[in-house]
Parts: sequence; C-alpha cells; structure tokens
Amino acid sequence: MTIQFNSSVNIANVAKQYKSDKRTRILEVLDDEIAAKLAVDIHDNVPFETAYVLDGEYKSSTYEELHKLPQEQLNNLMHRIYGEASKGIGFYYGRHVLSPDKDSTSLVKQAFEFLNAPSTLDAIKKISGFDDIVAASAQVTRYYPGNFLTRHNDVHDTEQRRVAYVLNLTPEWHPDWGGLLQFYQQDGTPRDAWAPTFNSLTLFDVNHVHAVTYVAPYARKPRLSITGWFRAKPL
Ligand SMILES: O=C(O)CCC(=O)C(=O)O
Ligand SMILES: [Fe+2]
Repeated sequence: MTIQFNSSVNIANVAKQYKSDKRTRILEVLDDEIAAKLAVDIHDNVPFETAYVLDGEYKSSTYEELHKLPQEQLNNLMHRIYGEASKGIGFYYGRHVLSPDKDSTSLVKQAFEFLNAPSTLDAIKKISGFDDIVAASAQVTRYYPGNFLTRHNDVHDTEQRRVAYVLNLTPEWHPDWGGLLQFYQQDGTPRDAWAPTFNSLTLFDVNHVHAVTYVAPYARKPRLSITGWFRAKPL
C-alpha cells in the first residue's frame, strides 16, 4: 500500500484554484481506502499529548500527567485555559508531533514520508508558486469536545513556513459539531469557514488569519488530522 495523491487529483487545476485567494481544498486527495485505514490507525494507535497555553507559555502534558492531578487542580487548569481563550488567546487539543526520527505507527510514518516526498513537494511548489519549499513539518492532531485553537496566522520566520496544510481524517464530521477551520479578514472580521471534510487536503498561505472553532460537547467523534507547514527550512 503506497500513500500518494489520488489519480483524480489534477495539480494544474488545483494551482488555478489556489491562485485567486491563496487557499484551496483538494477533495478525495488520497485513495479512500488508504485514508480510511489511516484514520482508524490514528484513532486507535497514536499516543497524543495535550497541548495548551498557560500564562502565555506553550505546554504539553500526557493524559496520565493531567489525570493524576486532583480534580480541583484539573478544574483550575481548565478555568485558566478557558480564561485566556475568552480573550482570544491560546489553544487546547491533542497533538503527536512527527519528525524523521520519531517513532510512530508505520502508516503515520508513511503519511509523513508522502508529505515529504519530492513529488509531493513539487506539487505544492506548483500550486503555491513558492519554489523554495524543501520540507513538510507535521503533527497529528485530535480535537475532542471542549478543544479549540484561537485566531492566529501561521507566519514563522525561523521555520520559513510557506503553506499551511490540513489533511482531514475524520469520517462524517457534522458541521454543527464545531471544529471548523474559520477564516478571518486581517482585522478579525469573520469570513467563511471550512468543515473538516474526510480525505480532503486544505492548503492556505500562512498569512491567512484563521482558527479552529470550539468543538461542541455533542460532537460524537474526535476531529482527527495531520497538519503542518510546507516550508523553506529543512527539518
Ligand atoms: O486543524 C486545522 O484545521 C488548522 C490547524 C492550525 O491552524 C494550526 O495548527 O496552526
Ligand atoms: Fe494555524
């Protein structure tokens, strides 16, 4: 089984779509069966850490670390995370960062290799017009009810990020569940929002202001993706 673009994906057409607003979505981006296997594998086998912002600092804790806290301390932590979020600051979601030498499941590693394959990087160069892209950073993400990522852009001078991507891997996400990729104008006025459609690859210029909206308590599945940035700096 090889992870590659679905044969129906036409890179020249995607490049045309991307050009007008520096963002687009490729539907049915992988073979459906492979996407389904990857989704199950992530759901069942990937060990996630919980990423959040506390007092302006980026934190990451394992499930065990968080749940050994006495209930009162856990409540207090959540109160502080949501307190920051009420001012438009921070995030709270599950994360599994990938790198060339990090252990992961064999399928997730294959997905990481696909994202970094020369043919994939070439396709993204054609789509975005950035000739200097050399690598894709990646993390698997999991949003449960109560998770969110507040408004931000993805510009990062050291990493030289060029194009943000999200490979959406939750079968049958209901748009009323939240977890939408919400775009904003530079002044914060909301624009449109994209649902995390299964087996779609979202691509957008890192200057676009965006957020992942709060996942509703009644969301029946975790929102699973592989996400990161095509960048000019090697990994
Ligand atoms: O998961 C998404 O749809 C977007 C994630 C994102 O914006 C980020 O990780 O910076
Ligand atoms: Fe982002």
